[in-house]
Amino acid sequence: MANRILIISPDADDVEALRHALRNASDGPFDVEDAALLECGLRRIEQGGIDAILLDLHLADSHGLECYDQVYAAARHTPIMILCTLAEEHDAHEAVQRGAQGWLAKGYFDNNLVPQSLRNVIERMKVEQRLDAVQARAQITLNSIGDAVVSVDMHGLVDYLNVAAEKMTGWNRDDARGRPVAEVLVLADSDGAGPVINPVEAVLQAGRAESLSGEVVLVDRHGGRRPIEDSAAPIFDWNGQLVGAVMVFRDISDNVALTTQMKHLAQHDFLTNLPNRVLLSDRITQAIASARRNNTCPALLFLDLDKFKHINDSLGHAVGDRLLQAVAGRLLDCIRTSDTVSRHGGDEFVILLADERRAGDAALAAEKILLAMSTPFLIDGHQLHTSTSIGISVFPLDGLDAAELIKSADTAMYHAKERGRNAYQFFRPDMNARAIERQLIESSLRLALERAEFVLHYQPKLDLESGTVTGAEALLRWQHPEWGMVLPERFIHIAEECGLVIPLGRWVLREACEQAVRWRYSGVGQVSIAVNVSAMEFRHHDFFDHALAVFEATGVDPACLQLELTESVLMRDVVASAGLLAKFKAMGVQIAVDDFGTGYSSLSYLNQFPIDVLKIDQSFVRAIDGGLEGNGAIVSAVIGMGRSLRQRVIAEGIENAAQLAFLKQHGCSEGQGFFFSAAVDADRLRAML
Ligand SMILES: Nc1nc2c(ncn2[C@@H]2O[C@@H]3COP(=O)(O)O[C@H]4[C@@H](O)[C@H](n5cnc6c(=O)[nH]c(N)nc65)O[C@@H]4COP(=O)(O)O[C@H]3[C@H]2O)c(=O)[nH]1
Repeated sequence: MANRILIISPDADDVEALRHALRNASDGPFDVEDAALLECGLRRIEQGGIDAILLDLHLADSHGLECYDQVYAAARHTPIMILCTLAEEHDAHEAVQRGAQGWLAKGYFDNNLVPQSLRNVIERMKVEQRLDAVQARAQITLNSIGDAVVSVDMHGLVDYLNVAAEKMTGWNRDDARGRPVAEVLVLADSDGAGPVINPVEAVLQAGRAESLSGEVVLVDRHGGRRPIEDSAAPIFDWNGQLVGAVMVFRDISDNVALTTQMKHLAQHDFLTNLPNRVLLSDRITQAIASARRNNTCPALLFLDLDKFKHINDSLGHAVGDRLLQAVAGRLLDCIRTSDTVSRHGGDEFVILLADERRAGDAALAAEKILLAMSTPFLIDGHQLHTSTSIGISVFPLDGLDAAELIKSADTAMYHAKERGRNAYQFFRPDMNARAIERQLIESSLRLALERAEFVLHYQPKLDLESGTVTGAEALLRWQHPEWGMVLPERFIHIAEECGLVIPLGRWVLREACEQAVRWRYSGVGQVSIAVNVSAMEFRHHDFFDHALAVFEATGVDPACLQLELTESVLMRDVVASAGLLAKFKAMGVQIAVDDFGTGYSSLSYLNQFPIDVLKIDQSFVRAIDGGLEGNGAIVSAVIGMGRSLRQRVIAEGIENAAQLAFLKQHGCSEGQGFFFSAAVDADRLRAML
């Protein structure tokens, strides 16, 4: 489409000459319009569609530059060529200063030159307009992105900042322009160690893209600091020459905060906010490294709250949780800042005393903690009493790494608990040996049942007056192929802990019943056999039914069977115990209370059970010749107590004649003990019978 030219000039000759030149342009005609009056010209401009204006500067009757300004205001984006006489040349220069694209001398219109220069200015204007649009778009884009952009010239002087960069640096564009980049972009190490190399400067030096290494913070004009992530790239001109660099960076405070928070969560316990196992392990490893350098002996305190489960079960988890938080607070009060209190899980805490000089220091810390825990906790209106058992391990004696030290402290803690809770206990190597033996026994016990390695021995019970055998207590023996005869004190508690006591107890009952039947048929008559029953067996849901089945299967007379139960087993659930015992009693089975006197049962409770025999614990019998004044009185009182309940009283563990005499004197009718016989195998007992 032909370019449309508006000529504003009252001079008809000039107009005609121009029209002629433009219509006959060698590379194609222009569309030409003209206006003699300025007003007409301005109106035509307003209508639009004009590609260039040829303006007569003098316009015959007006001030040329004023006319120019009006045309320029109306046609800001249309190129204007000034028509002027040589006398008006000065004004034409002025108009060019104000935005006109050039001027033509009146009367010298060259048929080729005029159309050529008009086409050039139109083209140039279009290119500039396109460039302006591109620039405007880039500017808007740069200012609306969240990333900050700073560019510098090849001397490292700032020449541009977008809005985000202004905000982050605290510099506005005009103030920053021309300043060295290091003055506007002040970068420092995140740990405050000092300045870091500005990547823009690095890019200018290297001529290739760079980015910050490590965690870097930007220090703004007012001293505010924020972590940033950046990249910088060189700017080349069309010639491939380096002319500057641009750096794009973003505030990563949120990311850093999130990362820090996630790291914290991964290393801390949610409930108490104490370090967790992961962080504790790390700290122990650090403490060990420093101990090797400084000759210290870091210690670990493994704590377990006594009876926490009871509080949790009875008052609810919310109270339990608050108690744990309060405990954590108290523990923190007991230690130095260089130490670490961690929650190991549940009601277990582990404390690392990092800088101990002597093992004794750990004992002092443990005592301090026991004391701190002795004050009751007030939680939700409940006054909660809790104590703690503490196991202590010390580097390097009890372990060379975190895992070993924790394990040793844990083992020691169990021993502290066994010793009666609310106590501390240093680890000893033999504790490990015990743990190993415990495991060995547990696995061997399972095999022993399958391989029938158990046997029953029988300790006779005698009438103390006549010396006749009144019955026997069946005592379990384990004939281990390598260890020889193993006594129950070495394995029975382990069997109880791992549940093996149930099949073991069933075997004992059946074997005892079969033995009673064998003796009966061997001619020694009815022998009363006492069988020990552990707590777990007694509580087992089919204990009674199983016993019944054994009685039927073996054909034993239940009346020759005696079940020995300790006071504590009976007292755990008085109603259930009484019910079960009544069922056995109804079948003729006898009931004996073992270790009588060592529990805390009240006589009124014991009265509720259908008890036939009270077995006075060995410790009382032993106390008879202990030499302490009053011991005899205690024994006679226990015998008296038994008699007042109108039961047969049997003394256990009689080892000498003095004990026998004392017991007889105080009305104890029966007894057993090494003085008469230890437990023997079935054949030897038969001989005694
Ligand atoms: N110092 C001394 N000790 C004497 C004397 N007379 C007897 N003893 C020992 O004292 C223990 C008495 O058994 P217990 O109090 O029922 O205590 C028993 C009982 O609680 C448990 N036990 C034994 N056999 C069985 C069983 O078949 N089942 C269950 N559940 N427990 C059993 O193991 C415990 C220990 O059994 P044993 O090692 O056989 O030890 C037996 C016996 O050998 C004496 O004059 N002096």
